[in-house]
Amino acid sequence: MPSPSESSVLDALAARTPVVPVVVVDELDQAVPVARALAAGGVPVVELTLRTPVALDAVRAIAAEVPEVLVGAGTIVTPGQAEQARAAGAQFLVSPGATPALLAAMTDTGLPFLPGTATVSEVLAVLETGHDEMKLFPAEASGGAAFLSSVASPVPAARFCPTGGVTPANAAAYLRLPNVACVGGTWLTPRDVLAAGDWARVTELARAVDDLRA
Ligand SMILES: O=C(O)C(=O)C[C@H](O)[C@H](O)COP(=O)(O)O
Repeated sequence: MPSPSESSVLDALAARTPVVPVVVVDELDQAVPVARALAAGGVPVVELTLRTPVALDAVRAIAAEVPEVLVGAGTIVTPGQAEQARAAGAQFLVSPGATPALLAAMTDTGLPFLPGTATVSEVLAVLETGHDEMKLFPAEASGGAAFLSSVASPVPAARFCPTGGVTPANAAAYLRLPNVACVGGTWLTPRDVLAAGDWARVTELARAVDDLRA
């Protein structure tokens, strides 16, 4: 599997899936099965959110045991988490925001990353750092596909993975935009489905992503 750090992380993600699964793992023993279940459904990507105490160990487990899956760490909200995620084996980083300290810490890891933006000035501030790939967060609440469509004309250099309120119902509208490579969402891995260990359901939800493939 080519390393996403060699080129564009958005292209690396989009080559694998139109929908990046944003995964919250409450129990460490969910990590490897959920990654395998997504891969079995044709979605060999996990954005593991650093929202639970087991999250870094979950990244470590997936990186070690499910090499066919591209595993990233999401919810990077403090600079220190960037290096922790790299050390755990994350192959890309995602943040809901883009403060100067977060941008510096994510850059220092040497990993590809998607900083979060929600306004034109934030998009421009990220571009000023020489970085043209980002997340739009919270996508629906900050203007959704209409916002990104409006941004595409004056700021065509910025490319996005919109996340936050993206659903099977609105994903296609984002994916049609020239400045959207892929979208992110939690719907492939509902928390109750993971708690129940219903890995077949995760695979089924992942397979349904085929309807969104270009
Ligand atoms: O954890 C992060 O890093 C975030 O930025 C938040 C997530 O992207 C959203 O929570 C997505 O959640 P849904 O709206 O359910 O798809």
